[in-house]
Amino acid sequence: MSRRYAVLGAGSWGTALALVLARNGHHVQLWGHDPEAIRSMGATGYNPRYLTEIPLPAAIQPRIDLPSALQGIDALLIAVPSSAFAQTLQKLAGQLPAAIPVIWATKGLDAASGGLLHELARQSLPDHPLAVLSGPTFAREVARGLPTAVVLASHDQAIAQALSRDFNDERFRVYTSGDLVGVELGGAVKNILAIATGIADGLGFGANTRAGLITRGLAEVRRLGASLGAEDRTLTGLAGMGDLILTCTDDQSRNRRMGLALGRGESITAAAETIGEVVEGVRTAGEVGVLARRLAVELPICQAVEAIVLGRETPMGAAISLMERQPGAEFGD
Ligand SMILES: NC(=O)C1=CN([C@@H]2O[C@H](COP(=O)(O)OP(=O)(O)OC[C@H]3O[C@@H](n4cnc5c(N)ncnc54)[C@H](OP(=O)(O)O)[C@@H]3O)[C@@H](O)[C@H]2O)C=CC1
Ligand SMILES: O=C(CO)COP(=O)(O)O
Repeated sequence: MSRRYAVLGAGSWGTALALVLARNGHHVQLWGHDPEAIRSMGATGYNPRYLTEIPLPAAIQPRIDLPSALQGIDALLIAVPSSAFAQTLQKLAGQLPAAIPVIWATKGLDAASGGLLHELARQSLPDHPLAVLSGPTFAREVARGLPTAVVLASHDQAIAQALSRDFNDERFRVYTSGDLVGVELGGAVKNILAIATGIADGLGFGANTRAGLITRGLAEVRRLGASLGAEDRTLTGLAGMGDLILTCTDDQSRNRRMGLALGRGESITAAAETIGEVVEGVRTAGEVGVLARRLAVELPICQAVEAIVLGRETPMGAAISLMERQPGAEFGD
């Protein structure tokens, strides 16, 4: 059944997911906050800044003003950076048709509270079914229709199944879950660990270091997940280990590229400018550091990245400190 979606956020990920929906026969009203970019999209049929080589089908209608993007919709997808998530929810207040399901594909924590995004969404949109979509998904590969698997989590399994059908096709495989905490946590923390492995590679360390960081990084995600009530198996699934492997090992990852630049001695500002797209892990590192101290959970790799991005430690100094820690039982935590 063809449905009408609004997609908020016309960057790489909003554009790629709009393409998936359009490919599946749905209508998409794609809203972005930059009127010039949206006008250009309407005039040329291409996104002028992101995935610029991918043609947009007629089923994707660019929208400059939010009320017209929300007109007549059956469901809403938010794909803005986490820094803009709270602000986007505020903009929706009083504008959303009743009971419209809201999905987000943002990876990160709330900029103001450091909390998980579903907590914020639940407060802002108490009367709407909520769901999060996450997993190992580079936008360009999704836009090109390369085989991809994701997870869509909602507390309401009927909603998760109905929404998963809108996105699922033979090139985009959507599994469902009821574990929002685990799915959101996996997607947020892997960005910090992608920076960590990028730093190690930028310093010239080898494959052993990378594999060690990924594995011990997963141990950190699971430890934090346990203290926040995530299901452990979620963190070994697509939104946890799957996304961790993807972003720690492939240079399409902007977080990994940030780490590579830091390891080579570049500044965050210079690297961010070169990358030119959102690098969520830089801010998430600080937020997860605060969370770890509050919950008294030991996250040495995440906290090493936090120290580096805050300028308190050099990449090499952090690497030496990590290697000098007293090792214990592998599963002693
Ligand atoms: N790209 C990917 O492969 C994937 C990304 N994600 C997640 O999706 C989220 C979005 O990332 P992505 O699309 O890649 O980022 P991009 O950097 O590609 O695009 C970000 C988009 O958000 C827009 N934006 C910035 N601030 C606001 C705001 N206040 N209100 C509305 N729009 C805003 C930007 O506009 P402008 O151009 O004007 O700055 C731009 O269009 C992130 O949390 C990311 O982790 C998840 C899975 C895959
Ligand atoms: O979340 C992503 C892939 O799943 C995209 O990763 P980056 O933001 O590091 O590019």
